Amino acid sequence: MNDPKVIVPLDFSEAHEALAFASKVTPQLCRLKVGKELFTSAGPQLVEQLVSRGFDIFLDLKFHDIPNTVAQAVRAAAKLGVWMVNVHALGGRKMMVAAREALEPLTHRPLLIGVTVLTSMDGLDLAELGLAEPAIQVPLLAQLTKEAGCDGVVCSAQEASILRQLCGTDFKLVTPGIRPAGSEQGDQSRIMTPEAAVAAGSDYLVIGRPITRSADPVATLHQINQSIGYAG
Ligand SMILES: O=c1ccn([C@@H]2O[C@H](COP(=O)(O)O)[C@@H](O)[C@H]2O)c(=O)[nH]1
Repeated sequence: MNDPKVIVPLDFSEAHEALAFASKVTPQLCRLKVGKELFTSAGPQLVEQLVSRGFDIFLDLKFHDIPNTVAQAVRAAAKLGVWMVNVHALGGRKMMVAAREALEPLTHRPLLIGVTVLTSMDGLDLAELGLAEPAIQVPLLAQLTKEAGCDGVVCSAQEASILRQLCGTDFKLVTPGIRPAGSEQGDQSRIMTPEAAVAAGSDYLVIGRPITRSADPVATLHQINQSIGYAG
């Protein structure tokens, strides 16, 4: 069975750019992610278009609000047919439980994922917020996310092996901050290469700019798939 591990974020400002990228790849090669920039400019219609082309879509809107609002938001996301949706774990247990309960009655239930600590943040960023370093804060939030009945977390691959031990084999680990050797780090802090991320236990690798900004995005995607032993 084809089960691509790479999720490519469609971090574009216009729908036509996202559709152009989607036309060059297939659902066997990668999954796709729609985040705040594209969703704000192109809206739910674009998400439905991508779903209708057969792609697994991760709707990365990181909902963070009171329980009732987040519950209604994830339900609206599920109606678009997305494969994965996420909330901020810092929204707390009651918010995550409400989100999970809102999805339970649905026939099409997307994976519900909690964002632990953004991969752009390091220990100093967290200290400014009165939070512990990633090695402490991420497992704490992952444990809470699991207890709330969510399907997994967004974390950095640097935390993958400890979370795999703590949360078990079925708990999905979705890891942005992936940087193939030699690519630019940009605004990411907690990074890892695709090969090391898979070895550490990541289920899904979110890889954006190293693919979308490369001279030949499709060739780069093929190279990454090959490097992690996925034939596509
Ligand atoms: O902790 C997080 C959560 C989400 N993201 C998103 O992933 C991609 C990463 O893109 P790159 O170009 O590979 O840096 C982007 O859409 C972020 O919004 C994250 O990076 N970290």
